[in-house]
Formats: sequence, structure tokens, C-alpha cells
Amino acid sequence: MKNFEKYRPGYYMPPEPCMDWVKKDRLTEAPAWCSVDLRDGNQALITPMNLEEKLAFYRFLLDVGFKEIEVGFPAASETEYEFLRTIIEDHLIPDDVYIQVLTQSRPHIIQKTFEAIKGAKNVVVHLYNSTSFAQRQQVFRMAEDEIVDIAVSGAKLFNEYADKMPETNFRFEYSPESFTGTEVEFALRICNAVIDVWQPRPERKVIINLPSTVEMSMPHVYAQQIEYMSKHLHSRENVIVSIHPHNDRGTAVAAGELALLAGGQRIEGTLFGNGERTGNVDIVTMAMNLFTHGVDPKLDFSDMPKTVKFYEELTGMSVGYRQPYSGHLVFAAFSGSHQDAISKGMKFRQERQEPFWTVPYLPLDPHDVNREYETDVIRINSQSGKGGISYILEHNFGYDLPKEMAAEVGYFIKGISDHAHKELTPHEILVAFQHEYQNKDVPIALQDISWIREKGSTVADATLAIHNELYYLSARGNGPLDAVSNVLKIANPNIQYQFVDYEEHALETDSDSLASAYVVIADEEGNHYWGVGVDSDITMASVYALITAVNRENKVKQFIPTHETD
Ligand SMILES: CC(=O)SCCNC(=O)CCNC(=O)[C@H](O)C(C)(C)COP(=O)(O)OP(=O)(O)OC[C@H]1O[C@@H](n2cnc3c(N)ncnc32)[C@H](O)[C@@H]1OP(=O)(O)O
Ligand SMILES: CC(C)C(=O)C(=O)O
Ligand SMILES: [Mg+2]
Repeated sequence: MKNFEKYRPGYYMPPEPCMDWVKKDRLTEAPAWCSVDLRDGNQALITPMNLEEKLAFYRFLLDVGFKEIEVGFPAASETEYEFLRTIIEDHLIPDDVYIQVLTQSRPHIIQKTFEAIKGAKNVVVHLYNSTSFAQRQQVFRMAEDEIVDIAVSGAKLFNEYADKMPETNFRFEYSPESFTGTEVEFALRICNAVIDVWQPRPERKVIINLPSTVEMSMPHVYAQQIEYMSKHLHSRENVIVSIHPHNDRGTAVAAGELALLAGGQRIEGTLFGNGERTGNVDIVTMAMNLFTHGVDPKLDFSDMPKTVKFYEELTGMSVGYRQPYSGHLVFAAFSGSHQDAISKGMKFRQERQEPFWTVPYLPLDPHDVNREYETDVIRINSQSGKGGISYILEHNFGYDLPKEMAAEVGYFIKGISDHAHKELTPHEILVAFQHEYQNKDVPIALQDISWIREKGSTVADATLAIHNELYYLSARGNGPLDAVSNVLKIANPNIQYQFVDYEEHALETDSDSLASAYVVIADEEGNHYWGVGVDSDITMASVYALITAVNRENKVKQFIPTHETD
């Protein structure tokens, strides 16, 4: 690819090594979550949400369990302002929830922002200005001191407005926007200048939010930047270090997690990572990553399909098929070896009553997010194997195939998928399986049969239709199946086979109690032919299984009836 020389990394390392976070291997508790769906997510939509949509989304975020929600940029538009007034005047903000509003550091915008929040009980007012080298040079064309002045003058105005609104619990937040493109010492300087103006105390902590407004580095660089800031911020015990990752390099989640190890206490992000350009950090993934490490994420995504549907309807965006935890295909195993391991893992789990989830290839129990084993996990195409196909036949339809038969059925079914060049649904698998293996009555159909026990053996009187002609045959055997086998051999000397094996089990269906029998016979060359019989009577099931196996053998040999009786 041409033009790579045009680019170079745009981030800054902290002035000292900051690698304490490396020693930690995991997160042990949930951070404070702040949803910025209604602001950062909303400002990135092709059509930002209208009032009703924002209200619906807001209610949904409350249901998920967010205690801090950036509800908008009140100075941006009438809708944003109206939304705030509605949730305040209609008392839609629970007492334990902080709404958050964003403002540039410009007097008229700050004024409008404080007007918009009048009457609210708990509010985070969020001030930002750009601090990066590029923005100072190109956008603001200002020296560092002037950029610090923008932040400090805004911070002072915050104090003035807040003093006039004693009924509101304020928490102030400052973001050195474009932090990742800012020299870390300068970011520290400007944050400390704002902290000094706000004078945080235990009952009124300040949030310092360190955004990767544009993600510019590998996640470990961001972690070092955060650790440096966390170690050197003024009044650190009264400062909440907040992380706001974007996903330009596709590593927002990793960056967010490492930043939490490095001293971050709070995360700003969105559901499914909606947001500017490649999006904000995906809070669903971050929360579920904690969950699958056995940590309570304090957010509820137990109905993921509903969350996805809701999000897609309100934002007009779509959740990718492979989006972690939420995508349509994230539990799907098409490939044979994965299916085999999953179905064995599930069986192991059932047998052992395992307390911990350890099923191979599935980092999460689909049931924990309201997904189904039957439809979401084992999916059948030409990459599938006997384990998966047997799993579908067993879990969806109750067939417990003998091991040897499962191998043959596996190749048969995947062959159909291969030729049709498509995935097969469980129903299509059932139809193909039954059509090929179950109760086959061509060329031999059993029309009627009766048995009697006589002198220690069984005599079967059978009416067979062979190529649509009726035969009345009688034969003796050491049991019903053996007697029927002898009837078939009398019917035609071409019918030559060895009886190899037989299995049966009850077949659980919704309405009937049925039995399923499996018979395998071998021809002179040793080729095996399987047949399945299903009937409410177990003996009849075995007879149908045998006739099916014989009929399947005769698919490859021309069947010419030679013997008739009546
Ligand atoms: C990374 C982020 O997501 S930051 C949030 C971004 N979100 C949004 O911008 C959505 C909402 N914004 C808006 O609706 C509008 O931008 C408004 C209403 C806030 C302001 O509108 P306008 O004043 O018309 O335009 P605009 O935002 O382009 O203002 C640019 C001016 O503000 C200055 N400015 C931009 N951001 C800031 C800031 N945070 N603090 C102080 N000044 C700022 C610019 O330097 C520029 O100054 P200039 O007029 O001297 O050239
Ligand atoms: C307003 C700030 C925090 C922001 O959204 C960003 O820098 O990405
Ligand atoms: Mg952002």
C-alpha cells in the first residue's frame, strides 16, 4: 500500500515509566459506568434521536442499571434542551441517578447548560476543551497558557452558577478533549489547574475524564498515560479518574480495561460501541467481560436479544453478527470439531453438575443472555460434523443415534448442505434424516403382521407389498424381529444380509410417546445399512427399522421378487 510514509504516531508517552498496571492480571470489580449514548452516541447518528426516542432510550438505560447518564448537550439544539426539561419536570430521574450534561468552555454555552438543568437533584456538569498539539496548532492557534485559560475560565463559571443553585447536588467533570494527542505533562497541567479551581472535597469529588477522543496508540500506551495522570493529579483522593475510549484502532475495549488497571475508576461508553467514527467503547462488551470472569458488572444484559432489538430500532444502527456477546452468530458453531467439543462439554456439565461454566468454545452460557442452545449454538453446514448433527437430532427431536450411525448420518447431512450450498435448519435436517433413514416402505412395505409364540419360538404371519404386489408370508424365528427377518429372506433370496446390531430408546415428542429403534445389517461385502423405525409399539419400531435397512440396501441392488405365497 502506498503513502504509509505520510503517517507517524501522534501520541505522547508520559515522562516516566508507568507500568504498575502490568502486574495486575484482571479487574476485580465493576467501575462506575456512565452511558454517553444520548450524547456521544446520539451526536454520531445520521439522524439524532427525537424527543420520544431519547426518552425511550433513557428509560432503557435506567432499566439496564446505569446510575450516571450523559443525557445530552443542552446547548446544541431545541430537542436536547427539551429533553432535559422533560425528564426534570416530569420527575423521570430516580434519586440515585446522576444525569450528566456536556458543555464547551464558552460563557453563553455554559449559561444555557445551567439553565437547562434547573430543578434537577443530581447533576454532573461536564466541561471540555481541546488540548492536543494538533488542535492547539490548527484549530485554536493558541499557546498552552491560552488553552489553560479557556479551561480555567469555564471552570470558574461553573463555580459561580453552581453557587446559585444550592438545591442541586453538583459533580463537576473536566475533559482535556483530544487527551491522547496531548503531551501528557500538559494534560496534567491543565487538569490540575481545573482541579485547583474546583477544590474538590470528599463530599464533592471532581471527575477528570481522560478521553482517547481519537484512539492513536496501542492500549498499553494509553494505560501508561492514565497511570501517570492518576499518580500526579492534585487532590487525587477527591478525584474520580474517568476513562472515555474511542475505537479508531479497534482496541477501545482493551484500552478501557488496561486504563482501569492503571487507575481509572469510571468508564464512559455506549451500548454496542455506537459513537463518533468507529465508535465509543462498547459498554456491553466491557460489562460482559467482567461477568465472564465472575465479577458482578452491576449492569443487566440478561436479555441481550431485547437489548439489541431496542438499540437497533432507536438508533437505526445495526449490531454486527460477530459483535462480542451480542452478535447474531457469537454462539454459533458450524465447524465439526467445535460442535463435537461443545456437545461433549454440555453432556459433561449435565453429568457432573459442574458449578462453573467450562464448556469449550463457549465463553458464556447462552442462557445467561437469553439465547438458546437449540437455535443459537449448533448450526449445520458443510463444515459440520457428526457431533453437531447428532446434537441437533437429539436435542431438537429426541433421536439418540448409535455412534456408528451418527458418523454416517453426519456425512449424509453435511453432503446435502454442501450440494445445496446453504445452512440447514433443524427442520430440514429432520426431514432429510427421516426421508433417508426412517420407516422406509419402498420397495418393501409391511401391510400387516401378527405373531404367535409356539414351541419356544415366534411365528410371524406378514402381508408385504413388494413393488406394489401383495405377498402373504409366514416364517419362524427366535423372536419377532428374527421371524420378520426370515419372512424377508423367504420373500426373495436376493435379500442377503447379516444382522449386525440393534438399539432402541423412547422418543420424547410433544404429544405422543413413541419408540425409536435402530437396526444395522451388513451385505456380503461387509457394507453396513442402517434403518430407523419409529412407532408407538417398540416391537413394531424394530420391525420397521429392519425393513428400512433392507430397503436401503436394495437401493443399490435391483430388487426382483422371486418367491410368492398366498
Ligand atoms: C469529542 C466530542 O465529542 S466534543 C462534543 C462535540 N459535540 C458537539 O459539538 C455537538 C453539539 N454541538 C453543537 O451543537 C454546536 O457545536 C454548539 C451549539 C455547541 C456550538 O455551535 P457554534 O458556536 O455554532 O459552532 P462551533 O461548535 O463550530 O464553534 C466553534 C467555535 O467554538 C470554539 N470551541 C469549540 N469547542 C470549544 C470548547 N470546548 N471550548 C471553548 N471553545 C470551543 C472553536 O474554537 C470555535 O471558535 P471560533 O468561533 O473562534 O472559531
Ligand atoms: C467530550 C469528550 C469527552 C469526548 O466525547 C471525547 O473526547 O471523545
Ligand atoms: Mg467522545
